[in-house]
Amino acid sequence: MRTIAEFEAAARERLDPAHYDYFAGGAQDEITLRENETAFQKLRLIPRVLRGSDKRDLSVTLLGTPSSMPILVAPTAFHRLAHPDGELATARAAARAGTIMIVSMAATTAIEDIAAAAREVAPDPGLWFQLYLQPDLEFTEAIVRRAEAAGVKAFVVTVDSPVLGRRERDDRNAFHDLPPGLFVENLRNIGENRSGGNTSHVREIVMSAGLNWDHIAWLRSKTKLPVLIKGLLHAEDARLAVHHGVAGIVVSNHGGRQLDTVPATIDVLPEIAAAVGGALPVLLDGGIRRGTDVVKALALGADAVGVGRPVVWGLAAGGREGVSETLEMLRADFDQALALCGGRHPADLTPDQVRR
Ligand SMILES: Cc1cc2nc3c(=O)[nH]c(=O)nc-3n(C[C@H](O)[C@H](O)[C@H](O)COP(=O)(O)O)c2cc1C
Ligand SMILES: CCCCC(=O)C(=O)O
Repeated sequence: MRTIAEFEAAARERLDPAHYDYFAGGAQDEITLRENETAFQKLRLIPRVLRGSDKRDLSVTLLGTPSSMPILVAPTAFHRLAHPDGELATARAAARAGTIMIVSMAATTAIEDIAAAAREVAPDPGLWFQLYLQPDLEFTEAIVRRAEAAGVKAFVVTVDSPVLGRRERDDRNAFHDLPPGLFVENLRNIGENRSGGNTSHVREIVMSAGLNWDHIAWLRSKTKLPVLIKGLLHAEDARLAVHHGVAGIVVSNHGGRQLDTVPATIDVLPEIAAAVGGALPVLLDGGIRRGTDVVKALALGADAVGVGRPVVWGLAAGGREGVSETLEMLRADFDQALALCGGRHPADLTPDQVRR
């Protein structure tokens, strides 16, 4: 396999069409879904010359978690829909690659098992945990305690989903439940399960339109781990994130799956990076398919990027080996693009190297 697009084609051949549509699709007319990729394609790079190095160092440290490259595994739900080994395969591949995996709260494997699989491969794997804060805060706190006990190093609160986006492919396919035997495992076995034990419903996780900054303060009071927020697009929200003491932000439109017609993440990154002014790490996801996309995001102010669908395609196409190949392909592609831009380290990339 040579490109993410080839992995996607291989995944599509193997997947149930309704499951492929769930992974691939976006909200409504999928305008944002497409724009996440085309916005990168419209940007032009201006390389610097005569200042590179035979040896590049791609490593970064994000909120105390080292990563061998500034390319992380974004949280995506339901990996066992993509491959029987599910999140175990993804976690082993991410640990092998030495990169951070942000485990979805909607994983089809329990966080304890994911952490154990990662530890088989690396003694101290970089696992972060994504949270949808549930209106029942006691229930939410139980999930937080469980993830902490499993050894995660940060929490990533997704804030772009006050309600779930309308994915018309899922409506068309009537995809609303996981197949028999698959469950949202991180919501199971938490005391008496308040959701009534049926965690196989795709919409089982409660989206809370009533969340506000007080809930973020609440979470910060409940954990010593860094708390990031994921899914902001407005510079004023980035300023508020700094004001409210969050540890980091992820500029994200949820891969075009929430509010359709929001801009591509790369197009709002410069204003958000300016608003944050280096006060905290800025991550970005959405549409990263090539090393040049990574270079553009870092040059415009991101400290690292996340990849969602590319990991799912690798997983569906080849399980753990497929995810490893995907991550190594992205690493090599980024390394080459960095070299061609005259950089030795991710931090060498600067905004003047990107032109609209
Ligand atoms: C199939 C799928 C499931 C996702 N599940 C979650 C999730 O459970 N939690 C979350 O915060 N984001 C979720 N996302 C959003 C991703 O974290 C990320 O923002 C997005 O996939 C990035 O875009 P990309 O797929 O173009 O790389 C999901 C995305 C996809 C495609
Ligand atoms: C209720 C699970 C939501 C998973 C998700 O975030 C997505 O499909 O984008």
